Amino acid sequence: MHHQDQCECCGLEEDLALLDMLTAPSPPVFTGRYKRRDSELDPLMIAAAAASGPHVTRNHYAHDFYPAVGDPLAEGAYDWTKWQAQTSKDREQRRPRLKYVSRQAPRSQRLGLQRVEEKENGAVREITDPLRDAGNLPTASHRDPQSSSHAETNSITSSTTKATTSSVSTTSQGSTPPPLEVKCMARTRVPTPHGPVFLHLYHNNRDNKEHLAIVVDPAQLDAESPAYAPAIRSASLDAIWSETETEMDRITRGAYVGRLSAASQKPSSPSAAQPTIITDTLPSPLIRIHSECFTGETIGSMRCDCGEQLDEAIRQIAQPIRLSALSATAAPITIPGRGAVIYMRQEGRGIGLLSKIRAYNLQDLGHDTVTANLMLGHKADERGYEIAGAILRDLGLGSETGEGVRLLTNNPDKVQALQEEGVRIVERVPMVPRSWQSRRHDDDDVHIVTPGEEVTPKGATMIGGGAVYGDDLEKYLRTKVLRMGHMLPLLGEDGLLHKYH
Ligand SMILES: Nc1nc2c(ncn2[C@@H]2O[C@H](COP(=O)(O)OP(=O)(O)OP(=O)(O)O)[C@@H](O)[C@H]2O)c(=O)[nH]1
Repeated sequence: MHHQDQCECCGLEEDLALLDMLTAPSPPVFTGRYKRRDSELDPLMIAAAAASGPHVTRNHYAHDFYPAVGDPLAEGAYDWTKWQAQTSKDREQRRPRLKYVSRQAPRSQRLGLQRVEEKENGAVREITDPLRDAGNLPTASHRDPQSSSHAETNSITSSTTKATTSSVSTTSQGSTPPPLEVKCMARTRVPTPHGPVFLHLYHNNRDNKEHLAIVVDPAQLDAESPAYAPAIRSASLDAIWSETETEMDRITRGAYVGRLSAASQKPSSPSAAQPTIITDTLPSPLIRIHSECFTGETIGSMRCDCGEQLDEAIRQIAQPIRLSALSATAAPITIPGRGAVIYMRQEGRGIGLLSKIRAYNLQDLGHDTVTANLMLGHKADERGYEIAGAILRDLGLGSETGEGVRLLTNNPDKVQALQEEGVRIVERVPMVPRSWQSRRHDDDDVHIVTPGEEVTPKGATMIGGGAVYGDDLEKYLRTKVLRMGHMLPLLGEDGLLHKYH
């Protein structure tokens, strides 16, 4: 193309100058101004916008400019059944009015249908998609009472049924949440200062919290010895979850019996009831329903006794049980303690940590814990016990037909709420704060322990307690040093500390 063919709008002159500059043996000096090369209206963008159909914004999906396309009955829609060939004048008259038409219900209605107030923690739970993923749902066979021989005593099915009849709430819109289901997703052995426990992690279809059960039943670790009490096991964990599940899958999620080791890997079976030597003198398992308290349990807050209570509960449950002799000639038997702490994610009596922190500030201003909650627009206690009841049933605890439970609590509301959930409580066991246990009666004067005065606790609190130790910890620490490069001196077989870094 010659220079006389130059077209102003295409910027050909600049193109040629650029080409010359790049290819000429001695680059010419171009003194002109390079024009902006992109067009002000990008034709690609215009085409993309035109092709994208109904006008969509983040907040107005399912709204559109062309209601006749999506909804022939919408206001402004043109009735194409009456279409006739037309003049340009007709067309002008019949042009549909362009206006936004929403095919969504008002936001308040949509939220009402999809969500329901979470009773237990002020959170909002989804009804339409209550569980996080399909793998989280109990298997169909597990829900079917006919298909599980385990179902009669402690199956998830009975949990669901119970929850449906006893405490399913109805939303303000009149929709009913689905029957409560809980499922133990995994279990593992955890050594504690009070002995080994089995930590169970639960999912449920009511809230998005991972509630826990700390089961104390060390007799289970010794599958060979005779059992004097029924094992405390989760029915939903021991269930077969799918036909393709391998033994290793089951073992990995904790569905095994005995003690897991490199030499012992025995998957549990859903219906294998453990043979038990029945004795009339076996006390019911000791249970505590404990509510999460980050401040008391994790940073050792002395604003409450929650950390101490958690520790004390595990300590008490783990106390060995002395059974009277099975026959006149036999010696009495001592068996390991048994029971469970159901650890509910109901921080701050259900108001959540944020509100509890604010409540503490109000308490510093002189208000008590109840008033502080009320001042923040909360109830004094917003906890519910429906999920806790279902977890107990899944563990075979407190059922009408099986063993009742002894409940560690000072809270009468908790006793009543659990009974309403169908938990059979045969005894309430008080939780006396340790500092109160140390009060001494000097004649008739009550000596109240003052801050700083040494008291002798009956167990170590989680925070500030004695050192943790044991084979498991040793193994864990060595692996960290040898495999993960942790900067710790190791105690060698020669008894000397060896530095690896
Ligand atoms: N809102 C609020 N929650 C608190 C406060 N102190 C502790 N909590 C929460 O209270 C719960 C424990 O409640 P407790 O009253 O100790 O126990 P309880 O379950 O009512 O009764 P017991 O079974 O007798 O111990 C935990 O969730 C704590 O986070 C507080 O000052 N305000």
